[in-house]
Amino acid sequence: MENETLRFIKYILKYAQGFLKPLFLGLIFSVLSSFVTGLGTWSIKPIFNFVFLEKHYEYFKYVPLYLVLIFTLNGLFSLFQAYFMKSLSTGIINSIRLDLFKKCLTLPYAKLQRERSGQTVSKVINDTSQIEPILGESSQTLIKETLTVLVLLGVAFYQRWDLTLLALITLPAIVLGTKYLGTKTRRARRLTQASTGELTHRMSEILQGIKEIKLASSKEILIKFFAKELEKFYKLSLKVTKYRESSKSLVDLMTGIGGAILIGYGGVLIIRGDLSPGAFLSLLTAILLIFNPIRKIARAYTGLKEAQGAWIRIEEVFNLEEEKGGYIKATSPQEGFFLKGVSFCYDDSLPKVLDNINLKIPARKMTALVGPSGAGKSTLISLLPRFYDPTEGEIYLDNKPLKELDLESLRGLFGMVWQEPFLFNLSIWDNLILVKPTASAEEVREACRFSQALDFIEALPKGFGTILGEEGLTLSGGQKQRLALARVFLRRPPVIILDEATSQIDSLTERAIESALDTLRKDHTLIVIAHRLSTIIKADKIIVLDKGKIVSEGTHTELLGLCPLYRELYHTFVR
Ligand SMILES: Nc1ncnc2c1ncn2[C@@H]1O[C@H](COP(=O)(O)OP(=O)(O)OP(=O)(O)O)[C@@H](O)[C@H]1O
Repeated sequence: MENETLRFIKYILKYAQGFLKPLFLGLIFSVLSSFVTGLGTWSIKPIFNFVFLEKHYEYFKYVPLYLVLIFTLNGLFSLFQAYFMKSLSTGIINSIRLDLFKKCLTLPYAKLQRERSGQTVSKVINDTSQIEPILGESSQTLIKETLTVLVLLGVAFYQRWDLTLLALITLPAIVLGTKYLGTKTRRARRLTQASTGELTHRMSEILQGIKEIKLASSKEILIKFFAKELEKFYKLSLKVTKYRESSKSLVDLMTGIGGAILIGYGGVLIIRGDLSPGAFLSLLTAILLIFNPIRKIARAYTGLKEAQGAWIRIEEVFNLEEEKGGYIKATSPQEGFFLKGVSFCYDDSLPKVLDNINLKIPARKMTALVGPSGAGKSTLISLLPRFYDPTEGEIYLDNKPLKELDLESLRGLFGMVWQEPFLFNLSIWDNLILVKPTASAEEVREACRFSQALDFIEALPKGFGTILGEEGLTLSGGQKQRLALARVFLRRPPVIILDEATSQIDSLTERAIESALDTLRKDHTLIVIAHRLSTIIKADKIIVLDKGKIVSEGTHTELLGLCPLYRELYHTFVR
């Protein structure tokens, strides 16, 4: 268990190395501030003796000035100390946040999908905040007060070691009790943080589905769900407070007992004449003074444990396995993609979504995937850029297994457009050049012309500078799809995958886009999923999928004669 604490401290120290300047300055100003406070207190006596007792009244005018100077210096040093310490703690927290964010981007897509998004957000934002107090106040307390305790202990032992030991008889109870309560606090803090994550998740989920909620009569059920989660959070927060405060009360109780034992026994010794009242008083003062820093240390320890509770959740993310690629740089397909005996299921507990698929997707040709809803079309294409890996079998690009290819270069080969494309809360321009930061204005306009997006963009008052999602601007589904297509046209990656990419675009515009796509067919590998079969009849190869298996493949004319399912799909959708 203590290893965990050490590991946590080691991690924090590692981050602190990036902030040596504020750490150093913070410590210097903290020493200066203590020094000035000490100097101020100490110097009053000699100054007053010098001015009043020794009657150097001509110096009297400097006394108020001296006091103002001391207070000003103290104020300034405290300000600088607080500023640099805060800069240290916030800097460390931000570095942890950035590392967590980077880590999230390297996690496998499947893992990110399974993780509740609110929990991930909460780990990056809330859990890191929980560590902040330990970086400032608690660590300073632990260092400073431990020193104070040691000095006072020295004084007390020097006076009467036997009585000191007697007074400290309650110390083991304090140490053990604080440790026990610290562990409890850490556990409760961890659960409280998980509950905060759950609340974040629920809230964002509810806001995403707000239309359904407003229409449904189930509003009450959701309110109950949220209230239940809040109740859980409330109870856990109280638990943390209970343990934290219990640790304080324990120290107070033990101080009282220790003091009582000392007074009781010391009193007997005085009555017996074995101890002088002066020595007893000085010992009692030292012992009572020791308990104050001990109380502070106990509090700081509980703070450390709380921070550790939050850290455990952060560490869970850092410990997650990153997605791994191979070392061979992927290049444009020459032959195509080959799926050999590929099966896939999203989870061991779920049935297979793809079952023993053997397939060639030829390079620089148009391949279409058709099949009823849930047949596995989208799943199949998401295996190509390795969003998921097959559960069985292997996929090759030309003659190389995908797993041996460097991930970034492999993914760089693809441009994908989905039915519900994702656009960032940025300007239209920034959304487009995200895929090609070096693109010229003319290239961007040309890509938009290709995807039939230029007219509607230019009709907006701020044109390409329009920020999406702001000033009430929400694009229609079709407009989003056209922007997503423009992104693909802008970059022109060797492999273009369109998954119901034109489903929300009217037939006339869709036809214009299709003719733009036709110009890419010669030197790009096109993979298209569409329900409207009119869009895919020109494909060089059509693959019919049903319940995760390939039912048939061929050209449109071949399949019309060969495949009853294709015929059925064609007649349902084309007319
Ligand atoms: N992330 C996921 N986790 C678990 N199951 C999933 C996931 N995504 C899809 N599925 C399941 O996999 C099966 C195939 O889904 P997929 O989206 O590949 O089909 P599709 O042919 O593209 O369907 P559609 O035409 O409706 O888009 C479905 O039964 C679906 O419920």
